[in-house]
Amino acid sequence: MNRDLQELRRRIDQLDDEILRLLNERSTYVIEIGQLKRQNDAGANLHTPAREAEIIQRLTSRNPGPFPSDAIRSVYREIMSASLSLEGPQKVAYLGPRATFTHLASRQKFGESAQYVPVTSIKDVFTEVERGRANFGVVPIENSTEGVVSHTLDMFIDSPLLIYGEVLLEVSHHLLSKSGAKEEITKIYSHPHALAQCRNWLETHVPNVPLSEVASTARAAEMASEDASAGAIASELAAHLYGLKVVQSRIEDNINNFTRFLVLAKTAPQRTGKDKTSVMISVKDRAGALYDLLRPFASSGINMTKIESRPSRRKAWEYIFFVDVEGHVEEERMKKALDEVKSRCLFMKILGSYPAHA
Ligand SMILES: O=C(O)C(=O)C[C@]1(C(=O)O)C=C[C@@H](O)C=C1
Repeated sequence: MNRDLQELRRRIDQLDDEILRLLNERSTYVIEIGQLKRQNDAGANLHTPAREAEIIQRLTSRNPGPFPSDAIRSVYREIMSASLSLEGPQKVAYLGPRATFTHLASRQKFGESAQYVPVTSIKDVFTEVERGRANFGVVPIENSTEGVVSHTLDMFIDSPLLIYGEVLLEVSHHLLSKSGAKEEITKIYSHPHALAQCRNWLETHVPNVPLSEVASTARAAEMASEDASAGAIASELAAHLYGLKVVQSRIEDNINNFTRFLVLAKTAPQRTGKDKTSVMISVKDRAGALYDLLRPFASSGINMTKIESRPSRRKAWEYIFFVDVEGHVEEERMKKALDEVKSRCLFMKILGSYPAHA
C-alpha cells in the first residue's frame, strides 16, 4: 500500500480513537443529566427537543468546514438519540406497519436508538401514549394526496394528549426488487396512493407490467422480498428493512411531495423561541362566526399557518376548527389573543405549543 495512504489512515485512526473517547466522556454527563431530570420530575420526558435544536444550531453556525453542516445534523441526531437511550428507554408508538412513511418520520425525529412500536390504527397510537406504554406517538396529519388526515384531528377532541412536535418528510417513492434488475419484474405491488403518484413514470418505463394494489407500501416490499419476479413501490427504509435493491429511485411524478406528522406526548416540550401553537375551537354555525374568532390573532399580529374545519360529532350545526398559529402559549400576546378567542367561542382546547419544524 502507498506509504502516504497508510500514514493518513493512521492519523484518522488516532482521531477516531479521540472521537470515541470524547463520545464516552460526553455520555457520562448525559447519564448524570438523566438522573437529575428524574430527581426533578419523575414523570418528565427525557427527550428535550429545545436543547437538541440549540446544540445543532450552535454547531452548524460555528462549523468552519470542510465537514458538511448538513451532516452535522444527522451525526448529532444519532449521537443524541443514542445518548437519550442511556438516560432511559424511549418508546415511540407509530402508525405501522414497519417501513411506512410514519416509521420513517419517527426515525427522523428520534434516531436509530429509540424503541419503535408499530400499531395498526391512529387510535391505537393515542392509546399507547395515554396509557403510558409509549413515551411518544407519531401520526400523520396532512399529506399531499389525501389532504388532512381527519381521523387524527378527530382523536384530539377527546384525548388528553398534547402535540410535542412535528415532522415534515419529503415523500419519495422508489421501485424496488430483490435483484434490482428491471427486466426481471413481471408485476408491481404498492399502495394505491403510491401507484397514483408514480403513474407517469410507470406508463413510460414499465407500460406492460401489471400493477397490483396492496394495503401499504411496506406490505408491497414484503411481497417483493418473497418473490424475485415482483417489484414494489416503497420507501428507501422499506428497501433496507426487507433486503431489496433499488431498481429506480425517486419515480414520483411530482417531486415536491411532503407529508406532515405530529408527535404526541403526555407533557409539553420546552419553549424554543421558534414555536407553533395548535388549538381546537368550536363555534355555532352563524354568519361571521369564523371572522370574529380569528380577529384576535390578527389584531395581536399572530400569524396563522393553517385552519381546518370539521363538523362537531357532538351537535348538529356546530363546527370545530383546528388552527395553527406561530408563537408559544407562554407569550403575553398569545395569552391575550387566546383569552379573547375563548370568550367568543363555545369551547376551546389548546393542543400544544411545540417547536416548529426547522
Ligand atoms: O441536555 C439534555 O437534556 C440531555 O438529555 C442530553 C442530550 C444530549 O445528548 O446532548 C440528550 C437528549 C436530549 O433530548 C437533549 C440533549
